[in-house]
Amino acid sequence: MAPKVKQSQKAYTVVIKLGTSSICDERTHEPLISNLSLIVETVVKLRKLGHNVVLVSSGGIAMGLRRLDLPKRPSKLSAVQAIAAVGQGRLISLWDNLFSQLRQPIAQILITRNDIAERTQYVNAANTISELLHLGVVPIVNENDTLSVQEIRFGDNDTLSAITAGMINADYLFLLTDVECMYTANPRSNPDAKPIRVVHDSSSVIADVSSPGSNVGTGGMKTKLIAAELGTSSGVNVVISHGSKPSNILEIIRHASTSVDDLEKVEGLPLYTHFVAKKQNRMRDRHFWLLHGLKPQGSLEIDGGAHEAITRTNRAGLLPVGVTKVNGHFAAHQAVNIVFNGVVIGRALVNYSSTEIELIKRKRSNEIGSILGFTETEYVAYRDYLVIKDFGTQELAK
Ligand SMILES: N[C@@H](CCC(=O)OP(=O)(O)O)C(=O)O
Repeated sequence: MAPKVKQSQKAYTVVIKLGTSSICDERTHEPLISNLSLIVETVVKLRKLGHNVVLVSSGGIAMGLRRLDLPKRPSKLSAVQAIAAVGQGRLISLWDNLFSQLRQPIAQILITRNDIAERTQYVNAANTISELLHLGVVPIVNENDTLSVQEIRFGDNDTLSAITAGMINADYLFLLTDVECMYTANPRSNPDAKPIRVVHDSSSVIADVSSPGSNVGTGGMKTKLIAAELGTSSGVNVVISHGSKPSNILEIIRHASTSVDDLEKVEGLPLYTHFVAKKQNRMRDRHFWLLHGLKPQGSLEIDGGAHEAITRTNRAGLLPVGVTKVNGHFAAHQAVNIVFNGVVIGRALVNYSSTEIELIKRKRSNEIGSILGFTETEYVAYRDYLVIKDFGTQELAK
C-alpha cells in the first residue's frame, strides 16, 4: 500500500526515465552504481512522501554488451535482441538488489508497441501498473527489445516513457539525461547556448536538437522534444533534468504547487526544463492510445464534405461516401491515417478492411450490404475512434 502523504502535499504519480548514459558507462558499459544508488534513494524518499513512482529504465543492451565483453552495439537486429536478452535480466537484478537494501519491492514490465496496439491490452497494461502502485511496488519499465521487430519498435525509451506516463495519467515525467536542461543551442559546442527553463508550447521550442544522443543510447534531444509533446498533450508535466543529480526530482516535486512562472525566483532550485502540461484540449485516454499506441497500417484520403463532417464542433464519424482513396493493406480494427488535401489530419480505427473500403468508397452507407454482402456499421470509422490532429506532411512520408 502507498504510504500516507506526509507534509500537506498532494500525492503525485511520477514517471522517471533513465537513459542508458545514466545507467552505464558509455565506454566500458559498467553500471554506474553510485548513480543508481542515488536514484534508488530518491525513489524511496518520493515513496515515503506518498508519491507513486514508475521507473523507465534503459540499459538492457549496454548491460548485455558488458556481460558478453562486446565493445559496441552490433548493427544486426537479431544480435541486439540476443544481447538485450542477456542484459535485461542483469539490469533488473541490479535494480532489485539496490531497492532491496531499502526494502522497496519492484516489478519488471517489458512492453512492445504491439502489446498496446489492442485497446484491451493497453487498458490492461495501465491497470497492471496501477495495481502495482497500489501495492506499493515500483514498476520498472523497458522496451521488450528481445521481441520487438523493427516496424513496431518504440526504439528509444523517451517515447516509451511518455506513452507510459500518458497511459497511467501521471502528473510528472522526468527525462533524466546527461545535460542539466534543454538549451537554445548545443552547449557543448556553442558557448552562447542559453538554458530553456519553462516551455508552455513544446512545438514552439527552437532548440538545437541535432545532438544524436550518447554512443549507446538511441535518444537525444529530438526524441525528448517528441516525448515532451506526447506527455504534455496528455496532461503530464515533462521535466528534463540531469541524470547524475536525481535528488533534484525531490526539490522539483516539493515546489510542484508553485506557479511555473514564479519558479525562477525560488532560491536554490536546480536548473531544469519544465514543459507545462496542457490543461485545455487534454487528449482523452482513448485518443492518446489511438494516436500513440497504434502504428498506422495505411491511409484513407477523404473529400471536403467528409473533412467538414469529422472536424466540425459537433463532429460525425467517417462515412464511406467521403472516402476517395485507400492506401495500404489493413484489416478491420487497425489504425489508419486520415489524409485531406495531401496532409495527415488525423487517425482512425477502421470498421472495415482496406479491400472492403476499396469497394464501398464513394458509396452511400445503405449500399454497403448489397456490395459486401453484410453491413458491419454505416461508418468506416466511428466518431469516438477518430482523432483529429494536424500531423502535417511528415507523417505522410512514413
Ligand atoms: N531498451 C534499450 C534502450 C533504448 C535506448 O537506447 O534508450 P535511451 O538510452 O534512453 O536512448 C535498452 O534497454 O538498452
